[in-house]
Amino acid sequence: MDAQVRDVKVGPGPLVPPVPKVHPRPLGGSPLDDLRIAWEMSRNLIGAWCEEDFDNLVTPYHFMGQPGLVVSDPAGVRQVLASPNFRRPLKLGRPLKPLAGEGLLLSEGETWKRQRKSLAPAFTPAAIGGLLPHFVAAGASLTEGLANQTKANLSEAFHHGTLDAVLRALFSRRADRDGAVLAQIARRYLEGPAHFRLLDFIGRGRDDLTFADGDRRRLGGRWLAEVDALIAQRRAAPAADDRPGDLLDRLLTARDEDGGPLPDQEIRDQCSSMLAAGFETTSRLLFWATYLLARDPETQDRVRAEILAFPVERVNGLDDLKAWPLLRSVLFETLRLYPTAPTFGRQALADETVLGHKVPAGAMVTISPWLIHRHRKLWDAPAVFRPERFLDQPHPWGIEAFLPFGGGPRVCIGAGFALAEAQIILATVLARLEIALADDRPVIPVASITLGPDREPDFLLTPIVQARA
Ligand code: HEM
Repeated sequence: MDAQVRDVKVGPGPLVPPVPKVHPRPLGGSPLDDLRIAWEMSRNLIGAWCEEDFDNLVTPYHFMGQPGLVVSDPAGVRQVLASPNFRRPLKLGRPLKPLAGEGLLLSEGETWKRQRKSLAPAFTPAAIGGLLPHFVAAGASLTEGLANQTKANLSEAFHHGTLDAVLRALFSRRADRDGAVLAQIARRYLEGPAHFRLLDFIGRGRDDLTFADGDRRRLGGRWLAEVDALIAQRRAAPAADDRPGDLLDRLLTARDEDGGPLPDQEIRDQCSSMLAAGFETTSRLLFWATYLLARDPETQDRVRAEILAFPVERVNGLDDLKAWPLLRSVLFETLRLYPTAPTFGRQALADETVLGHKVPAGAMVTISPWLIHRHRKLWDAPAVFRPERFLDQPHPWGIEAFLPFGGGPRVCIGAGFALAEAQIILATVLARLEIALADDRPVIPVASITLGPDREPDFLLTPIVQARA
């Protein structure tokens, strides 16, 4: 893939990680150009941006006969995300619908409102604190698996590790044992059918041109049947009291507005939504953070010193994670440079005006954290990896141009879950292993639903004791 490799760090000086080629000019507006854009986006969702997109705060466009607006201005973004006159476009849900069903990720209107309210207690800081033992166990198991290797594909390892973490947190299952079938289906789905295809861009609605979606329906059906079976088992034989609680426990005891239990189908769809939304995203975050730290060994050493001063074994609750401010800043800076949800959108339900531009009912608004986080008017040295920019920011959500987890009422419900999981897993790995890249070839981000690497590089692993001897 064509790349712009600007000054990748090999010695002192700023680290500027490589990015996909940026078009010098906008890609036209004819039907043929639209097809080219759709084709480029199906290969790499962030591959159709042009230079001026990184300077413009708002850009009107026409795509496939529909008007739209790219909004990067933080006030405009806030307006759109907060307004009830915009909804998440149904067609963006096409790849995930067969897996996520009618759960929170894809639900709308009053159903969404009710679901969000009944799920909120499962994602409070206290509830996430209760899930930490699952993250610690997943981190330990991942690190154990790496400990005897000198070279590893960490992208694959983090995929497995985060799937393990989310299966433990959801169902108290392990990805390689009692949850192996679930893990296998999830992996197959998220590596293939979950990715955008050309027809997803050409079709206007969620159910247009879905004749080629047989693989999505088949695997999604198998997944939902597995989760149904798991819920039935848990109902038949409730779990022992001495294990840490999981999200399934919380959903089984959750109550709707009338005080009744949630129907089984809803519990199943919520579990599936959490898995669809929460596994690959966190795995990508861990991959890119490790890639950056391998490119910047000095920062890696400083993060490790912080972790060795307060080892993972001392973590008893969420507040303990405050002992690792640099690690946290590295994760935020990673989410800035590599937002794992690189683009999302909204569709106008009624005529609206955004930043002085008319947005007719039905038109799309594109919001791209990839653009906003690298915007030349919104950030100082936007292309440079500089985790310190987040060190003095106890609440980076206050930074208007930083929205890795979205914003407004549909902001990611799993942000706290993902950050706690990523901190614990990365701390566990870095405490045991020094990490370097096996080669100097650039790794270019490629976006579909999440932002992954164009190739999975090998990393060299050196046990810490050996590195210090
Ligand atoms: C690094 C990790 C993650 C990132 C970057 C991320 C990003 C996002 C973003 C940007 C949205 C909003 C999309 C929009 O407004 O259209 C979102 C929504 C959502 N996320 Fe996450 N997410 C992550 C991890 C998780 C985890 C671990 C879970 C669950 C355990 C989760 C569950 C959800 C759900 C259910 C929604 C839909 C919320 C709603 O519509 O009310 N996410 N996520």
